[in-house]
Amino acid sequence: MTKLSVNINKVATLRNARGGNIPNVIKVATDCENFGAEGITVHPRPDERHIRYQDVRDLSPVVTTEFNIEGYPSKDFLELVKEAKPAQVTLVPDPPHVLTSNAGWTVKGNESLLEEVIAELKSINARVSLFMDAHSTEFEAVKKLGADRVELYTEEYATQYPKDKIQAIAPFKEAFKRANDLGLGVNAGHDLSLENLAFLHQEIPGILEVSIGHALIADALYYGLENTIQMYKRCLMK
Ligand SMILES: CC(=O)[C@@H](O)[C@H](O)COP(=O)(O)O
Ligand SMILES: NCC(=O)COP(=O)(O)O
Repeated sequence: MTKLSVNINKVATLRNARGGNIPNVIKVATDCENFGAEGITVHPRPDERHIRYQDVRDLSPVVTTEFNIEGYPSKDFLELVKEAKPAQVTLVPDPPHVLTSNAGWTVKGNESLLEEVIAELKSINARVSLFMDAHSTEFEAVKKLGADRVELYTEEYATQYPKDKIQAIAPFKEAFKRANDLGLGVNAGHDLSLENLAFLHQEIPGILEVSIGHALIADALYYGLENTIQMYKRCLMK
């Protein structure tokens, strides 16, 4: 069964816009879980443009499903994660000022960093996932580093989907098989939406978790948060 982890970065974007605490990020996370989310994902960036480090500390004791913290393994990020002790950490190679995540890891040249960080995260019993491009030829290296999962970076799928969904899904089906054959679990995320999620699930039902934020929160403006979460979950039931 593919789990839905709701990324609440954009709830924090709205909250920060006015400097107060509306919407309350902690309450939204709890409500998302009550509405059916099977995980909460956050991506605290160095500039704290949306999720703040304090949000992560405040969320840690209240998230009752799976808490997934994404980010680049800087010293500050690792200290925060060791405080929060989430179920899963998704390592993303984002430079500090990137607009949004826009690439998967290149393991070559990052082996010692990743090996050290993965060992450190395993020591706090976190499941470790690496954000990877579907075309990556480094899944075996990811496995050797001790990671548990890869998260397939699905922007390319979302962009291609409206043009040719069969062509869009092909590299992701192939990547799923390569990763799965190595014993790596497979997550997926970035730009997934009500438009493209059902086909992704239909074609790759073995994906363990999708983390979805931007489109889901935008959809909630029209359909309401509870209804939207249920709409996304129905895409994962067929
Ligand atoms: C890693 C990834 O693709 C997303 O989870 C990322 O967290 C999106 O970040 P923004 O919400 O800052 O665009
Ligand atoms: N890992 C993907 C994620 O958490 C959310 O990405 P997006 O849906 O905001 O593009």
